[in-house]
Amino acid sequence: MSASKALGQNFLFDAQLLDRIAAIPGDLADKAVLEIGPGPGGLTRALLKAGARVTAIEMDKRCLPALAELGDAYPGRLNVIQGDALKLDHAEIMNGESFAVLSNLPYNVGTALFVRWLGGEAWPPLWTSLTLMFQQEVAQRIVAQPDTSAYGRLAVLAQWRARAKLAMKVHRSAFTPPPKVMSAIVHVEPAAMPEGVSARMLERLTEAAFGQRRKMLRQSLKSVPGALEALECLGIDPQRRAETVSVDEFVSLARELSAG
Ligand SMILES: C[S@@+](CC[C@H](N)C(=O)[O-])C[C@H]1O[C@@H](n2cnc3c(N)ncnc32)[C@H](O)[C@@H]1O
Repeated sequence: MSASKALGQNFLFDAQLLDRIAAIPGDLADKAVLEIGPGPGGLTRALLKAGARVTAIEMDKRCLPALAELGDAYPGRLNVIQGDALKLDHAEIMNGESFAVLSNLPYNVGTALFVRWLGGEAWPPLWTSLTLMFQQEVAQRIVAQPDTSAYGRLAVLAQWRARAKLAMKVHRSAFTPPPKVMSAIVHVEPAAMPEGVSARMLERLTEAAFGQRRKMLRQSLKSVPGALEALECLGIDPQRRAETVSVDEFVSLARELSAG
């Protein structure tokens, strides 16, 4: 099967590496796993070997025969859905059962799904962990700390009610064909949601603050009603820039504004 550039296809075939990736979420024996973008099924095979019950969503019809073969080798343990993961309701597909997510997706689809999985008011989510391959630069943005150029919306989103860590770096040469940049796997687990904070408000604040990240907060947060008063109330200097504001400070700001 030739790799399609349009679908962001870079495949992994190294069974040892795939076993290590499948081990990142911990023991998967009889656990429900949602895999997005299985391609011809390298990681899928490792997940099935680890004892998982896998539901896989793949857009490319050409992958279906290889996945069907894998399903025959592990009867009743692999459910393949052909479609666009961005358009499907994952909770419905998983019949309301909690599940671990593993995926190796093209950048745009991976980031869109990541933002979706971490957003919304309902918490804890139905997923128990996200184990996701990203280009290394995006992975670093997800685990970034304040006062660094990588710190931004993705870091706050990933860290305010979840724990995010860099689980593994993957060299570009591990893929067929090799992508231009290095990759890394991020592992995220849900944590307790801070009380009295609306997720929508936190998202709105980070969007405004990092939308103009070079500007001082008193300028970038102007568009959020009450934000300048909340800064004053919390003793956060309005002359600071977004990248100096810690995740806890964003949470306090969102709490102050959620109450109003
Ligand atoms: C980078 S490849 C990885 C394939 C395989 N997991 C591996 O590691 O070898 C990404 C896969 O995601 C699929 N894909 C891309 N966009 C998708 C979408 N929106 N929904 C479902 N699958 C998608 C591609 O067809 C491709 O098989």
